[in-house]
Amino acid sequence: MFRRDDRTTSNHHHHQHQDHDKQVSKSAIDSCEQSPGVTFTVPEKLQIARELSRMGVDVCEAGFPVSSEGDFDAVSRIAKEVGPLMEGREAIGKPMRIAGLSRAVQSDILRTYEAVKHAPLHRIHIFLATSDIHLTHKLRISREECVKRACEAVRYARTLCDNIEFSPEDAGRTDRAFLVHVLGEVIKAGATTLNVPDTVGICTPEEYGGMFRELIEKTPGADTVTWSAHCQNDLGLATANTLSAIQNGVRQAEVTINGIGERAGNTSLEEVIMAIHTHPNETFPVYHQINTKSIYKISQLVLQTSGMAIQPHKAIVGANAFAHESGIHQDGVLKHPSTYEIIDPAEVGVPSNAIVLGKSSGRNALRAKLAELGIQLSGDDALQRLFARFKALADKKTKVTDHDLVALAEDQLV
Ligand SMILES: CC(C)C(=O)C(=O)O
Repeated sequence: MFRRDDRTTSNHHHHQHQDHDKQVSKSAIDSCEQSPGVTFTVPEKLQIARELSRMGVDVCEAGFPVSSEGDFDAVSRIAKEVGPLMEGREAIGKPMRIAGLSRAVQSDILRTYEAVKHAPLHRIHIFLATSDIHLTHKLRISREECVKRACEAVRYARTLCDNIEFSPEDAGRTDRAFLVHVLGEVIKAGATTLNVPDTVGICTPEEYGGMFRELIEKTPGADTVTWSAHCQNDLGLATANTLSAIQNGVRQAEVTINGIGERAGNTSLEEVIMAIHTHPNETFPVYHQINTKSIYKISQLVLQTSGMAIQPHKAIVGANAFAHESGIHQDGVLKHPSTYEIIDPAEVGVPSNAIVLGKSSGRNALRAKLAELGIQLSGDDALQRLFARFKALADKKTKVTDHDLVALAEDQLV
């Protein structure tokens, strides 16, 4: 994602820009896999990474190489086979950056580097918890030790690679003055992206956006790094929080396809991208290079490979996201889609909007559906009779299917 006012500049001075001015869309396959019960095979991860690259994602966090041999293999192969790809990225002018997640431990960092180094653009993403809750109960270390470990890790990673992301885990519950201190120190140690996660999904949009405003204002060296948002959806606020962060200076959004992730999931790519897309420049002062028409295809790929169902009313990619059942809505959409649709389904690669027939559907929708099914009735009377029978059936069934309609119509024709 780019600042909107960078658009012309970045076209003309492409090579002079620091990465941190530009990227925003970072999609994480490892966060997707952190959904309980989800494990992708290596070929599945490669396929997803390839689609992410084609759709214009800036950075792909391909996995957590130290977590298993399989993940090391997957990240290495993605770095080698997808890292150099330029298909679909001609306008972007550079391949997708491949990142690997790492604890703040030298052996993890080295292993992560060994996996990502094959990609022309690569990154090591180091995380270490900073909240007192995590320091006291999980890591059992002092704040001083935390700063020391974070800086040593980043300094070491910089000897291997010049693109380092640092995440203070549980930042949403970290003492603000301490957070400013840690982040200032890791900038000095060489971090290039600072990702400030709401690990437990506790923040509200005002709090999360306000946190970035304060961090960017108070952290020494803030203007030399890219600020990044990473939200969990425990309160259903992940997308709202990410958008608020973007409005407060964030230029990298960490997202997953279909919003899958640990517990209630992460911010979903499709929601953030389409929120930016449907609002004027003043609302979100950034632009992105995602091909929105790829959204539905990749959503279906992640659905099939992860086995994680998408709730039917999920925004953008749910089965009902462009379906209309009530008569008033159907009538409106048939007259002009803009009456009830803020996005043209084709814009996100969804085949077409769907008229779903149920008990609140009207005559106009029935007529349209019959035409779609190629059923011709003899006139208005026939339509009226079929409509009455359709309503009687709809009172008994939640959804009247195409088969039901064909049966009703055939019955009436004989
Ligand atoms: C590794 C970090 C960014 C994370 O996943 C979290 O804190 O939620």
